[in-house]
Amino acid sequence: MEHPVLDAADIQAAPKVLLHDHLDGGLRPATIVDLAAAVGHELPATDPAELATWFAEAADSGSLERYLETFAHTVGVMQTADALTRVARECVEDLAADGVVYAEIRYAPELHVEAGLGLDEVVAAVQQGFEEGMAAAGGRITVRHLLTAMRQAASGMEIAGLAIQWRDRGVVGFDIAGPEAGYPPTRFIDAFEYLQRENSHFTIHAGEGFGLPSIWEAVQWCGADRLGHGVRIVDDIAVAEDGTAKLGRLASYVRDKRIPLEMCPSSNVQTGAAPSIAEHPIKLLASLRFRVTVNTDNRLMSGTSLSKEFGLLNVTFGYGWREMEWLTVNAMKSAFIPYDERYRLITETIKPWYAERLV
Ligand SMILES: O=c1[nH]cnc2c1ncn2[C@H]1C[C@H](O)[C@@H](CO)O1
Ligand SMILES: [Zn+2]
Repeated sequence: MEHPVLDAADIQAAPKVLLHDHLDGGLRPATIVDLAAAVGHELPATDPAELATWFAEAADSGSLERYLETFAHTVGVMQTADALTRVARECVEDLAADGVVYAEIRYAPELHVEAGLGLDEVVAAVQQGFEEGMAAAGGRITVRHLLTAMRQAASGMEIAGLAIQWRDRGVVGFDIAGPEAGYPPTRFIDAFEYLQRENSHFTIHAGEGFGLPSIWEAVQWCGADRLGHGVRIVDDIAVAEDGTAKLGRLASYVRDKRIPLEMCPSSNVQTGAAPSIAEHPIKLLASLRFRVTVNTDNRLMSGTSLSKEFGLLNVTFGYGWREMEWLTVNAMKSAFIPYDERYRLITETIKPWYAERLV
């Protein structure tokens, strides 16, 4: 291996950037147990450790659709303002403890209105939790929201409108998630066009549970700023026996336009989007200098953290500090906050830390 195995504590201490993490996929198991008891939600296990195992095993299904079924037990306990605020605050605390310095956390407001909350109240409750968490972390982390619309529903325009209403109060973009096969991104074209007219930003889950047509629509019809996962872009790359790669036109476009790929290695193995970490397309795509970023997707379902994902890449591919810095700067460049804020985090927080390890 080119690089030594990095110490887990050092990886944790390194400044990291997280662009793809679902609020309803990152709850602490003990918090789910607490919240479920308060509202009478029935869980598959009531011991936090057993519940954590249940989530990891149930999500490890090889199918995106079955993976998504596990969210019934997180979304089910996130229906009040207090619950949303608590989950959001704990999310920030957990990320700060893991060395994340900037995060964009996504969730679908429309999934949190079952007990009578309005969409606006959902976002307000999450923002309250983010503010509390950031204050507790004493400025070590900045967290912003991405508002997600669910592909199988039809509230794209409403959620895009909500993202615009909240654009100066913590929300920096929009996303679509949920089952990919049968729900092409063009179903939401009105929402994407509206956001473009408003000079806003959006990412689209694409190339995870479905292949190139989904990525092509996301990029060429919808104008996605970033791609959630995007792993199937490898279907447009032919690798010869001598290792040389030939990119098709879509893969070339994605690389040449520096469209960021929000890659989530552990999640991709669980949903069957990648056969294993060792065979994950991130290795090829990074070596071809796509704008690759590393993410967690759902820390609870994958039993992971951003540090653990980097640890896997270190052990599996020999990625060291240089690769970790490149991936982190890639992510920071791809964030939806203003350029001056991104630049400051890169030059004042990220680069100085890695510079000390790269002498
Ligand atoms: O990886 C994913 N692909 C598609 N949809 C996803 C993924 N992870 C979570 N979701 C869904 C389930 C959540 O309830 C929703 C909003 O966060 O987004
Ligand atoms: Zn996701």
